[in-house]
Amino acid sequence: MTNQNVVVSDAKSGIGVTITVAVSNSTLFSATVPKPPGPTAGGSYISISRKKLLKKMESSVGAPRISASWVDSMRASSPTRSLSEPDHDKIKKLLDCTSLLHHPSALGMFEQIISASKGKQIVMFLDYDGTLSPIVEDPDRAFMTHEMREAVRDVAKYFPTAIVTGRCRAKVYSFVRLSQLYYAGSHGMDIKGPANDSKYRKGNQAVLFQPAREFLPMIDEVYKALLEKTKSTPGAKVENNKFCVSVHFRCVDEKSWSALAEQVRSVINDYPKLRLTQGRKVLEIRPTIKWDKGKALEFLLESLGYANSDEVFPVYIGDDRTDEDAFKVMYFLQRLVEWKQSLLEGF
Ligand SMILES: O=P(O)(O)OC[C@H]1O[C@H](O[C@H]2O[C@H](CO)[C@@H](O)[C@H](O)[C@H]2O)[C@H](O)[C@@H](O)[C@@H]1O
Repeated sequence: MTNQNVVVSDAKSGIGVTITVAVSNSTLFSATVPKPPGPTAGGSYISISRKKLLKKMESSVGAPRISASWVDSMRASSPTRSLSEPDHDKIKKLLDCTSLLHHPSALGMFEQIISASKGKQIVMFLDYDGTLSPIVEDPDRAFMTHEMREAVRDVAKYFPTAIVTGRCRAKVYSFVRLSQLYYAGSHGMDIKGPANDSKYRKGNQAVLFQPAREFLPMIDEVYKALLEKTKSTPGAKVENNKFCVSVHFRCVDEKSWSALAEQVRSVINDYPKLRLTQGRKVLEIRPTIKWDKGKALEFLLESLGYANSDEVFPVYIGDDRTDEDAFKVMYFLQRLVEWKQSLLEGF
């Protein structure tokens, strides 16, 4: 994990603790705050109408674009580990200037976190790549250590725990291999709960939600087109994540990055219902529906009966840009609970 940040409000603030572990170049909380989650009828998955959820994510169709500075930002998104001494100094100076340093490390605030969570149900959300597993060159070999698996197993003994990842759900399950967890694959577009989660949820139907099902044939088509288009670029790798596709730049010579991005763009141009997002040396192609890791977090909290609740203490640990969608929702929930409490205190 890199550059842990924690934003902790005081213990009175109910839901209001957002623990984030973010990359140093992240733009936490700077974008627009999402709309409040809609009112819910109850605590379990079956009480959430699929129609209502689908309505919430009306598609925002638009041509996918790669910004002019994307190469720089991709380079910065996952700096190489073997830096020279002067490079280290430069990076340290840069970090010293960023506001992120003013957010204390979550690891140094354990007592405050414990105290803020008192009386609340902790729910754990964990990103996979770069958080539970080290970043490696071959995405098929991003294994988590035995120690990490045991740590996650222990956490899940006490709290509902979800893996929230850009990966295909089946793939991440093959890495994690813990059946008691919730898994939100494909950036939350493929959510499945454990077969027996009656400890935390009412109802006996397991959570299963796939809001982008209609995109499956399109994603498959694009995956094949990308494989064909990029095969001439040494080191390029295309990964089918079921409801989204990743094009990996990590093993491609930087001089060829623009050309590779152009190849991706030329394929995606024919699909206005798909959009591009960027991760650590990866471009991700996904449906334009308004669904992301943040929505997955909201969905899971709602499934567990904690929609808009101040009895829950969600903890999200992630390291990539796409995790910021979840950080924004956490931040918003925090503000919502503070607002509710200020109203109550006013009476
Ligand atoms: O949401 P995440 O679990 O963080 O998934 C995001 C992407 O992770 C994987 O790629 C990243 O990790 C690879 C293995 O360490 C690394 O080679 C790559 O450069 C990273 O971007 C995964 O392979 C992608 O499909 C995910 O989109």
